Amino acid sequence: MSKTYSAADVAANNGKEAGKPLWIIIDGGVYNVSEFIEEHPGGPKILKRSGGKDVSKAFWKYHSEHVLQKYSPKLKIGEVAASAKL
Ligand code: HEM
Repeated sequence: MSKTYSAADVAANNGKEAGKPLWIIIDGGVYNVSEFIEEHPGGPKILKRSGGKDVSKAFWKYHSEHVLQKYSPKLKIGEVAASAKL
């Protein structure tokens, strides 16, 4: 199910607070990578540093479209509200 989140919602889920997930934004999509951190081929550290942020630029530097296509069904939880984009 696709939902709309504010940028503030995403920022609050930066993975740094116990019990809260780690969300990131790529091209307006919100991804919950909490369960993916340890599986990430690029390593967990870089994802932990990405929590709560729009990481589109960094994502496209290291990955191609097929990565997003492959993982979206598993990780994408919704979209960020356009008006709340920072
Ligand atoms: C939905 C989120 C993400 C997914 C599904 C994902 C997935 C992957 C996959 C599958 C690879 C292996 C290389 C490939 O197949 O292209 C990879 C490598 C990598 N990822 Fe990610 N990634 C995500 C987010 C990020 C973010 C936000 C960053 C940086 C801020 C990042 C940095 C890297 C780096 C540095 C590599 C290694 C590239 C290399 O070895 O040349 N990833 N990632």
